[in-house]
Amino acid sequence: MSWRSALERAVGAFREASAHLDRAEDVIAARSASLPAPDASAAELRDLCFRLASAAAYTAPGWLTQVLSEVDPDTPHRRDVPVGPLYVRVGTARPLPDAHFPALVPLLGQGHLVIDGDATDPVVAGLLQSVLLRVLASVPRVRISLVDGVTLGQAFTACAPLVAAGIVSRTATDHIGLDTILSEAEEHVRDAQVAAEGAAELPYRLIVIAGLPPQLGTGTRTRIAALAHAGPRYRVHLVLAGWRDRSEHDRVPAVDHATHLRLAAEHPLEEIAAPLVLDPAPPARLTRAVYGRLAETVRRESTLDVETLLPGERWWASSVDGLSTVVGRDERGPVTLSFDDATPHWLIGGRTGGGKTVFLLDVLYGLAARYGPRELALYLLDFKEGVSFTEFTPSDHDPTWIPQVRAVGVESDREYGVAVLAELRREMSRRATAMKRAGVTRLSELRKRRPDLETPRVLAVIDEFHVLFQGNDRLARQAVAHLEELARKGRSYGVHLILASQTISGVEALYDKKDSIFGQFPLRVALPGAKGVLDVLNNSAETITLGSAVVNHSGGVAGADRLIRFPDATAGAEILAGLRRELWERREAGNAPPVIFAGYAEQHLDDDPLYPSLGTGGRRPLALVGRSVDVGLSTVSFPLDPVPGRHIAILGPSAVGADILEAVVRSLSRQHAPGHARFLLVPLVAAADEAADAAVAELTAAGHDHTVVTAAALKETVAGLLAEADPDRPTHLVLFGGDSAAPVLENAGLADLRAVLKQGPARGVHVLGWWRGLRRFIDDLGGSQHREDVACLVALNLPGTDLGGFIGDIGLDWRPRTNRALAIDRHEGTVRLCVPFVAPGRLDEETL
Ligand SMILES: Nc1ncnc2c1ncn2[C@@H]1O[C@H](COP(=O)(O)OP(=O)(O)OP(=O)(O)O)[C@@H](O)[C@H]1O
Repeated sequence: MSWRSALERAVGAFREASAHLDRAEDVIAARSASLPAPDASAAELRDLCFRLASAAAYTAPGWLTQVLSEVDPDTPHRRDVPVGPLYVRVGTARPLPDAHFPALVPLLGQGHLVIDGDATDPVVAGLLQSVLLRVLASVPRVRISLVDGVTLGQAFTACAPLVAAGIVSRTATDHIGLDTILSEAEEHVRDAQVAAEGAAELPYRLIVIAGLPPQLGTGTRTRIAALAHAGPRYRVHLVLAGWRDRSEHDRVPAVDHATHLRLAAEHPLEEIAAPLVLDPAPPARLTRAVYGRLAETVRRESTLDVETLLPGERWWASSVDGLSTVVGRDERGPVTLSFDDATPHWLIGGRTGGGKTVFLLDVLYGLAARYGPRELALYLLDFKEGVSFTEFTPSDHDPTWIPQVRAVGVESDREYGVAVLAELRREMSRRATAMKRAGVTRLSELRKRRPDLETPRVLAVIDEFHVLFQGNDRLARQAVAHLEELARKGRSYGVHLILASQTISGVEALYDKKDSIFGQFPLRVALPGAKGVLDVLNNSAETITLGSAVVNHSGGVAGADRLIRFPDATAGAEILAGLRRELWERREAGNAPPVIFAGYAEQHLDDDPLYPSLGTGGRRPLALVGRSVDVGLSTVSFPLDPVPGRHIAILGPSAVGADILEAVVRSLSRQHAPGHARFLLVPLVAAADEAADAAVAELTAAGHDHTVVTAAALKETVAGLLAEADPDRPTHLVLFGGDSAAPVLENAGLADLRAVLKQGPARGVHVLGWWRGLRRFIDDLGGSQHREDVACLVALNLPGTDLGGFIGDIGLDWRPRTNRALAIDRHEGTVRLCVPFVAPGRLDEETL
C-alpha cells in the first residue's frame, strides 16, 4: 500500500472512530438525561429502551446485533473489513418485561469478554456460538483459535466446515493445544511490536476459550492475563469462558481491557443495570448456511491458479544476481523466493502425496518463464517411480521441451545422481578457472567481462535425494563429497541445489560432518507431513493442509515461518502445455532437447546417437554395447584394434548377453565395407538363437562375408584361424554361448582358442563371445592368470565378489540388477555402469 492510501485509510479510520465516540457520548448523554427518576414512569423507560436499541443497531450493525433466530440464512456475510472498533451483542437487557434493548460488549479493536461460567453450561455454550457466528459473519479474514477444555470440543462442533477450509484451526482440547495457541498469539504480538506496519494493517486474532483445560498451571493463566494486557493494541482479543477463582487460595489473575459477564449476578453485566437474557445458540440452519458459504468463499479465493505464478513477459529477467520466482501467496500477497547469496540452496520436505512434486513444478515453470536458457540451466533428478519431470521432455504426443532443461533423470540410479553431481562440480571448476583467467572474483563480474562465455545459473533439483545415501557405501561417500562441495561453493559459481525428500532425518551421512551440510540450506520449505525440515522445536508444519507450505528463511527455526499457499500445477496442465510450447518456440537454433535418463527404459542400438554416424574406413572399429549411466548417456563401446587382449567377453546367464553380442556384430557391420571383414558366427546355445539369426540377417543384408559355423565345425574353424588371418581383412569369431564351446573344442581346440586369444588381435582376429558362467570362461582362458588375454568385459548378473576377484578389484561395488551391466576395459582402466543394448521388448521377459 502506498503512503498516500495508508494515510487516507488512517484518516478514514480516525474519522469513523471519532464519529463512534461522538455517538457514544450522545447515547450516554441521552441515557443519563433520560434515566428515570425512581418514580419515572414505565413509558419513559420503554422510550429509553427504544432509543438504546436504535443506538445499538447503529453501533453494532447487521450481524453483530441482529436477533439471529430472525436472520434469513441467505443473508450474505460481510466482505470488507470494518473500520474502527467492534461491539458484539451478547444478549437482551430487559429492564421491564415488555421493554428491552440489545446488550453489547466491546470486542475487536477494543478488549475482551470474560465469562465466569464455562461451556458445560448450555447457556454459555449457546452464547459462545452466537458471538462466534456474529464475528465470523462480520469480519473477513479474522483469525480464530478455539479452545474447549471442558466438553472435548463439543462447544464448537458447528465449526467443522471452517476447520476443513482452514479458516479456524482444529479446537484445542488440552493444555498442550492451548499452549500452542498462546505461543502463536504471543508471537503475533512480538512480531507486531517490531513490524514496520501499523497495527491497523494486522488481521484480527480472536481466541475463544469455552473452558480451561483441567490441570492448567498458574503459569498458563498468567500468560493468558499477560496476553489480555498486551493483545488489544495488536488486535489480539479473547472470549474467555470459565475464568473464575478455583478457591480462595487459587485465584485467577485480573484480565485487563475486559468486560465481565457474571452469570449468577443480579446484573450479569455490571455496566447495564438490568436483568439480562443471554443470546441462545443460533439456529443450526443459519450456522450451517453461513459457515458453508464462508468456507466456500475462502476456498474460491484461495484457489490459486498456476498462471498467477507466471510473469507477464517471458525471459525478461537477468540471473546475474540470482534467481527469483513467485511460488505462491500468503495473506500479504504473492510470495517470491530466491536462489542468491542469502539462500543459495533450498531444502524441501513433505510426506508422500504432500505436494512436493507440484511445488517443484510450480517453481520450475516459474523460473523457466522468467529466465531464458542463457540465464538458467536445469538438471532434474528424481529417484522414485513416477513421471515428475518427464513433462519437461519431448514425448510422442508433445514434441516440445523446456529449453533450459539439460538433463532429466527419472527413476534414476544412484550412479546417475552421482554422475550429475560430478558434472556440476566440473562446471564449478570450469567457472573457477574462467574467473581466475579473467581476473575476477565474482560470477557477476565474469558475466560482465566475458559475455561471450555461457554462464547461466545452474539449478539442480534432486527429488527423494536421500536415496543417494542409502547403502552407506562407496557411492554414498562420493555423493556426500560432491554434495558438500556443491553446497559450500555453489553460491560463488552460480550453482544451486534443491534437495527434496520425505525426511532428512535418516540422511546421517550428511549430518556426520562437523558442520552439517544442511547448514548451507537456509531456505526450508515444509509441506504437509515434512519431517526434519524445520527445527525440532518448530512444529508449524504439523497442522498444515495440502496446498500449503511453511517457508522458513532461517534454517527452520521457530518464529521465522511464513505460511503460504501454492497452486496445483497439475490442475493447470493446459496452461503449462501452452507455456512449454511458447518457450520451446522461443529457443535458439541449436538448443538440444534434454538428455533423458529413464532408469526403467530399455536402450536400443537403433536409437543410439553414435550408431547412425558410424561409417567404414575408421582406424579402430568400435563395438557398441550400451549407454553409460552418466549425464549425457554416452555410448559405451570397445575399440577393436591390433593390441593384444582386444576381445570381448560378455559374462552372465542373463539372456541380455545374446542381445549385446548382436549389437556388437551390428555395430561392427556398419564399420566395414562388404568383403573387407569376415564374420564367423557360432550359435551354440538355444538362448542365443534369436540374436544369432538377427545378426546373420543384418550381415546378409549388408553384403558381408559371413559364415554360420556349426558346433561340429568349430574345432576345425578355430584351428585354422591364425593361419588364415589377414590383418587387412579382420576376422570376428562370434561365440553365441562360449560356455558350450569347450566340450566341442576339446583340449586341442581349447589350446587353439587360447592361441587365438593371445595372438589374434595382431593378426586382425577378434573373439566376441557370450559366456553364461564366469567359471567356464576362466577355464576357457586357461585360468585367471590369463585374464589379460581378454581385456573387454561386459558383466551381467554375476556376483560382485566373483567379478571383483577375477578382475583384481576386491572393493568392486557391483550389485547385479535388471537392465544394467558393468563395462570393463582393462586397457583403459575403466569400469562403467551401463544400460546394455537389448532387443526391443527384452525387459518384459527378463527378470534377474
Ligand atoms: N497446491 C495444491 N492444491 C491442490 N491440490 C494439490 C496441491 N498440491 C498437490 N495437490 C494434489 O496432491 C496430490 C499429490 O501431490 P504431489 O504429487 O505433488 O505429491 P508428492 O509429495 O510429490 O507425492 P509423491 O512423493 O508420492 O510423488 C496431487 O493429486 C495433487 O493434485
